[in-house]
This record gives sequence, C-alpha cells and structure tokens, in this order.
Amino acid sequence: MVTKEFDSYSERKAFDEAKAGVKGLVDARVTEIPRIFRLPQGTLSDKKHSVSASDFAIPIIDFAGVHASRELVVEKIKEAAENWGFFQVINHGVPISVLQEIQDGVRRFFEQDPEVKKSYFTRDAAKKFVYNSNFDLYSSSSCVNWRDSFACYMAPDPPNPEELPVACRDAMIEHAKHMMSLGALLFELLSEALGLSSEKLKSMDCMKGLFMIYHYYPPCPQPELTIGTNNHSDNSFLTILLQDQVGGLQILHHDCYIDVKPIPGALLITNDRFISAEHRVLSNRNETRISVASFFSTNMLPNSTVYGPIKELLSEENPPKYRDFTLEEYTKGYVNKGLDGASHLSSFKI
Ligand SMILES: O=C(O)CCC(=O)C(=O)O
Ligand SMILES: [Fe+2]
Repeated sequence: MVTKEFDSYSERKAFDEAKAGVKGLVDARVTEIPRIFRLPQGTLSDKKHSVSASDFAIPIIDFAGVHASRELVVEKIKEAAENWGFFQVINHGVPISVLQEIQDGVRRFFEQDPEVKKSYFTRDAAKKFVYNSNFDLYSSSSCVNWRDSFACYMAPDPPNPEELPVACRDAMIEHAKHMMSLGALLFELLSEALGLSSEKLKSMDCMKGLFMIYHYYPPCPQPELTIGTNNHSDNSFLTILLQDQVGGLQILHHDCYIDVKPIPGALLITNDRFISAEHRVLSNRNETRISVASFFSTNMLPNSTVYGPIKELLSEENPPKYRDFTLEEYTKGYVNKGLDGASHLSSFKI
C-alpha cells in the first residue's frame, strides 16, 4: 500500500499549538497515534536488535567503597567508560527520598490542570523554565517522539524559586543540589581514570553548567509504531540519569540494543570523553514513565571557553581527532539536527 504524502509540518504545528503535548492526546483517548509519531517501518527491528540485560551486564558500580578503596572504583569507572560509555551507580549518597520527590514533582507538574500547565508552554529557549513536547519538533528528520518534557538550567544561574512551578519547585532545587555534589565526585573519578589530576575536568569548567530535562512518557496505544526517545548520544560532558521502575531505556553496545533494567535508586552515567553511548527509549502500552536527565554543560548559554582534546592526552602517536569548538557552537548544531540517530560529534572530526 502506498501511503499518501502528508504535510508533516502542518501536523507538527497543529500539535504544537494545542500546547497539550502527548499527554493531551492520551487524555483525549486517541486509539491510533497521529502520523507524525510513526517511525519508518522496520526501525525498531533493524539489525540492532534488543537483547536482555542478562546476556550483557551493564556495569553497576558501588560507590560505598569510594573512600576506603578509591583506586578500585576508579579502575571500574575507567573500564566502564572505555567499553560502555554507560554505567549504573549504587550507594551514591543521594537520598532515595530526594529521588522519589523529584519523580513525584515531575508527575505533579505534568498531571496538573492542563490550563495551568499550558501557561508554562514555550519554545523560547531563553526562558528560565521551558515546558514543551519534543525540543526538536520542527528540526528532526525522524518521527515525533511519544514524550513531553520540561527543562531548566540549574547552574550557573539557578532560577529564583518563584520562577519555577509550585508543583515541582522544592524538589527541583533539592535534587539539583545533590546532582552538583555527585557530579563533582564523578568528574574527580573520571579525571583520575584518565590518569590526570583529580581536579582536571572540574578546572576545565566541565561542571559550570547544569542543564536539566525532566521527561514524562505517557502510555501509548500503539507502542510498536513509535518511540519515546529516538536514538542519540548526549550533548554533555557527563549525564546523570534517573529513571523510574517502568523501563524502556536501551543502550547500543556492540551493535545490539540492551535493556537497562531499572534498579531502585541507581543512577546512570554516560560521558563524552570515553564512549558517548548511543541510547533510546521505547514506548509502552500501559504505564507512564518518568525520567530526569542532569546534563553537565552550559549548552546554549554564552560561554566563550573553547574545548578540544585534552592536551595531556595527546602525543605524536595519538594526535587530536577533533577540532576545537565552543559549547554554544556544538549545542546549536545538536539542536538544529535533532535526535535522528546520527552522531553530531563526528562532524567535528579533523
Ligand atoms: O528518558 C530516559 O531514560 C533517557 C532520556 C535521554 O536519553 C535524554 O534526555 O538524553
Ligand atoms: Fe540521552
């Protein structure tokens, strides 16, 4: 059957202008997903098939030992960052209550009175608090994702509490505080894993910016036809990801998508210096999924610092593979391209 061409732009615009997000479609009880959400046929069942986590063990690193046996933890991080670009951390010191509160806060925001929620809807990235659906709605060449989100820079200039919705204000502030301290520890351990001084990555301002995205994935009537988040690798120096118990996150490893099984209280780490792991999120029929991604980067904020391969890691045998760039330049290209599965970093290859 030949499907008639349709005006994807107009349909995306109509979806956008309703300001109700994917949750609005679910509340309206759609039983068939609109065409703009449909993946090209076969996308989910390509050669990169899904395998269960029991075939491959995504590294789980216990930070309880970080004081008594730091070298051991550093060794594990090095191995995970080189081979996976992804690991789960347990006993990270962030209280479970803080993680629970932020998930509850995200749910409260998305499930509040739609009219109140609409007042936060914007595509203006200069706003302190940005709620919309699909940051790349107009730029992505792939399908629209079954997901709503809100975003906020929590560093270097955190918003005043009054600028944040009451539904999630306190939880956001408390959670971000913990992400900054866990981020500091991770940057120290990653520096050590690179054979550099503990302070190296921090001294390069890698944790100057903390950009948060809070995701809400409503249940989907046809989960096999769409996706929660397209495959991509992140735009940050480091991402700390909190996912709830629903599941659906997969990471690409040796050409297979592997399910990342939710572990209560575990945080997931990916970073760009070692492997920047490609990952995606599947939709599901029955449950709402919530996740919170803490990206260490100043992203689009004015920042003239130029980044390139760390000089100490270069030698005659190991010359730079990437050219220098600013985070603004990098992020602009990332946002314009949208999540389409293609690597953005590769466009900076020398
Ligand atoms: O929802 C998730 O688990 C992942 C989200 C994600 O990959 C991202 O925000 O970059
Ligand atoms: Fe991601």
